[in-house]
Amino acid sequence: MIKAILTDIEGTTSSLSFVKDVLFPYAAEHLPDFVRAHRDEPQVAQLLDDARAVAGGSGDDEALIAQLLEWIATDRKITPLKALQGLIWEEGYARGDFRGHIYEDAARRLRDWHGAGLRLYVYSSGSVHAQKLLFGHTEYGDLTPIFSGFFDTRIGGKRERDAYRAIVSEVGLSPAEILFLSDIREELDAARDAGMATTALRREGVTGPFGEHPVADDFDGVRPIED
Ligand SMILES: CSCCC(=O)C(=O)COP(=O)(O)O
Ligand SMILES: [Mg+2]
Repeated sequence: MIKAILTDIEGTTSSLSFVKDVLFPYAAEHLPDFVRAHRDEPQVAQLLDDARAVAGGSGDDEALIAQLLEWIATDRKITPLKALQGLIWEEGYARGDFRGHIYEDAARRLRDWHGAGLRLYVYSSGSVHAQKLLFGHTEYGDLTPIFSGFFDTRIGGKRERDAYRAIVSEVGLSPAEILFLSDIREELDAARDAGMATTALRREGVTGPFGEHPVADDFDGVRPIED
């Protein structure tokens, strides 16, 4: 019996185009000025050091900015980059430059499942801060209170079985009691290998193939509760 839902964001609760055409371009546009304005603040300085370590370089901040922009352009899921993006998007949400996109069916069903007693968790390559901003600024209001927890790549990569095992441990249920939702076959495979139930989301722009995973076109097609 499913007791918790663990959901991906991009391509699952939210559209690919919101991330690729709104969030990433916004981060790219504002990252240079953000780094120059905030690089002496401890949190940002640490993230820049972490990013520099991943890049394997000792270059100056302008070289690092160029590297970060290349990572954004190539959609690299690098933890300090994702944390920096979250800080930049915070300014965008605060200014009302955009709202967090969530499909109507996802907002409605997540609320239904929460009301029915299922625990809800997010696992995204976007930082936990970015996740909370997105779900906190949707056209359906602030959805963050319905979630019991948020996980990002600090717990491990989304295509790694051990990341899902670590999430199982944090959630405190057996893996078979957790249903993972994603649009990416490799993520679903890793969750299944950790013992979780899975359902693939086939949103617009997502074609699969999804192997043996059950497939739903939207959250109305996801069945965590027996009818
Ligand atoms: C938290 S919203 C931004 C999403 C993001 O940065 C990203 O890389 C999407 O990754 P996901 O794991 O949600 O597909
Ligand atoms: Mg996704």
